[in-house]
Amino acid sequence: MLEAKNLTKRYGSHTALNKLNLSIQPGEIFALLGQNGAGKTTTINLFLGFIEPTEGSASINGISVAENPQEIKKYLAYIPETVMLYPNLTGLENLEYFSSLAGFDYSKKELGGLLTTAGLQAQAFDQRLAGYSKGMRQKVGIAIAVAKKAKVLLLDEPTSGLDPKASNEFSQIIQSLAANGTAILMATHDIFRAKEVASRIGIMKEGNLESVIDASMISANELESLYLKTV
Ligand SMILES: Nc1ncnc2c1ncn2[C@@H]1O[C@H](COP(=O)(O)OP(=O)(O)OP(=O)(O)O)[C@@H](O)[C@H]1O
Repeated sequence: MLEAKNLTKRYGSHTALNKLNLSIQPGEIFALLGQNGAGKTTTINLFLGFIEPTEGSASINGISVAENPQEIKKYLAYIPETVMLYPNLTGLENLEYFSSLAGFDYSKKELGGLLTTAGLQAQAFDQRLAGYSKGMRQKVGIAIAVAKKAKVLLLDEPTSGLDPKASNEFSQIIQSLAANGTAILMATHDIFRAKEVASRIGIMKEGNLESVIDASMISANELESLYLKTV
């Protein structure tokens, strides 16, 4: 579903991402760990088509991102660290607007159902986004991903700044999306959350994917030790 082949990004003589080979299947959550500047966001931006690879390719569903940037948007949903939505529209109106952009025309009841699935409290549906917390905005972001029927979800530091309860709710929601067949790539600094939600975990250092671990084979403490040894 998501595939990187020798994916490389250089800025002048600086290599931000070096020959990444990675494949993420439907139903899988892959967490990318690594220090600041390790290349996590670069990887996500290459899958989004925000930047072009210097070498190699990123593809989604067998379609090259660089060659078909519009086509791949149909399959993708992206939740950045700070979800950008319209502050003067309500949660429901934002969801309505972004799902209509993706070609879906949901009734008010269906939109409410999507927000509920994403974990948003009903009393917030008709409040303006300007008054939402970070966790609430992310829930609208998730509802948009579900509304678009996205096959691939890209998350950049989704739990940073969330309180433990919101972070836990977030984990449960993305796990249920994966259980429904979404392929998920998540960049994070949260080792314990990565261990909890991911099927596989990659540790990056200076643009290289140094190791890939099956999350079920390692404890959170072992993962932390491995991380500290790697970076
Ligand atoms: N537009 C750019 N021009 C030059 N260098 C860049 C550019 N974008 C990223 N880089 C460099 O590429 C490297 C990888 O950056 P990237 O943002 O992918 O790291 P990251 O792992 O996401 O870090 P963080 O955890 O801080 O988000 C860094 O050294 C960064 O300075």
